[in-house]
Amino acid sequence: MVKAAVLGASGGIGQPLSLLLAISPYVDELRLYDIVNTPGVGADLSHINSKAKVTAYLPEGQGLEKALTGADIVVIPAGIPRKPGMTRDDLFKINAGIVSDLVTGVAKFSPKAVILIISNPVNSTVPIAAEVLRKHEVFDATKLFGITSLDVARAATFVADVVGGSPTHYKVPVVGGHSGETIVPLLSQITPKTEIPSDKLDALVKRIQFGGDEVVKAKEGLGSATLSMAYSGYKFAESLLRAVNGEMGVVEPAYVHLEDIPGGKDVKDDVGGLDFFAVPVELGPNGAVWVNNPLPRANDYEKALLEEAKKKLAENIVKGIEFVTPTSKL
Ligand SMILES: NC(=O)C1=CN([C@@H]2O[C@H](COP(=O)(O)OP(=O)(O)OC[C@H]3O[C@@H](n4cnc5c(N)ncnc54)[C@H](O)[C@@H]3O)[C@@H](O)[C@H]2O)C=CC1
Ligand SMILES: O=C([O-])CC(=O)C(=O)O
Repeated sequence: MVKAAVLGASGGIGQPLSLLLAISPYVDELRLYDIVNTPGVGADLSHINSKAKVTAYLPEGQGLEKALTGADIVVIPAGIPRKPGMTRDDLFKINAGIVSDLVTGVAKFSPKAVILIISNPVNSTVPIAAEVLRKHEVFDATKLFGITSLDVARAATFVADVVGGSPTHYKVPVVGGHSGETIVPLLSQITPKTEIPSDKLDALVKRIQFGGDEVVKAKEGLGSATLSMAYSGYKFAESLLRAVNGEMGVVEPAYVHLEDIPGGKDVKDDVGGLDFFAVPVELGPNGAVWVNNPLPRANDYEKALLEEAKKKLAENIVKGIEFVTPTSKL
């Protein structure tokens, strides 16, 4: 019996993601939580003749507690999206508090749940979530994932745009974080082996790093990627639930706390001691079981990208942790 909760379920990502979870063969119960509109979204989804029982909650009447109690998987796309001209870090002011409040709810009402953080800036909201869970003494690194699968989806799509073929054909490891220069595609490790023409390399890397901006610009102030994100977030959730069902060797990218996941220590050493980093993660019945480390095979071009990413990530991580535990109180 898998119970999934979506926090921020009425939003641009929340609605299509909830639709995908509602029709998933892996989900038995789906709880929708938001500060607005969940009764309508819930009534609508509940008419689908899939097996998932859909319930909906608002903050009133202990809604968050009801949505979370007993949940196995909690997906969090709550928070404001970017407008043109903004960076993801500009969302910190508002989204840091939203994520911290919602994860406090998870710590209290579903401390064993696997948590998928979509809310930006992921580079900082995941450290915030970890710190909140730590404060409540329920932090388990194998159950906390920052969702970076859209970067991997974009990488495959944009590689296909350059070299031809179907985007479904390519797998590109993307490591680091989830904003601008912290997104590092390892194009030397595309499978099946694919050469990117050297005169196309810089532009392709930039497009993968700033793919989110294309959508923000095209939506002209009405938000950022929602449908591609809902799909990518669902793909991660589905992989996790396949692993929960006993499938072996399921690997998905995610931004995780390295230290406490087997294999993570090697990555941490290779990235100068950063606590959080996006890597391909093998999933098992209870969450992450192994961190793959593609870094030793990075070429010089990619090593230079990684140096840039590390500096920015270090700042983003400290900013998240400081939000929950100011240095003066450490
Ligand atoms: N990780 C990734 O790759 C991506 C992350 N994002 C991020 O996802 C977040 C959501 O984006 P959209 O769905 O487009 O935004 P949206 O504004 O359409 O939806 C956000 C929803 O969160 C709800 N919300 C706000 N405060 C809440 C609270 N305290 N509790 C519960 N719900 C709350 C809002 O009522 C709204 O329904 C943004 O921060 C965006 O930057 C977007 C795309 C990709
Ligand atoms: O660009 C944004 O702000 C939303 C996002 O994270 C993405 O599309 O990758």
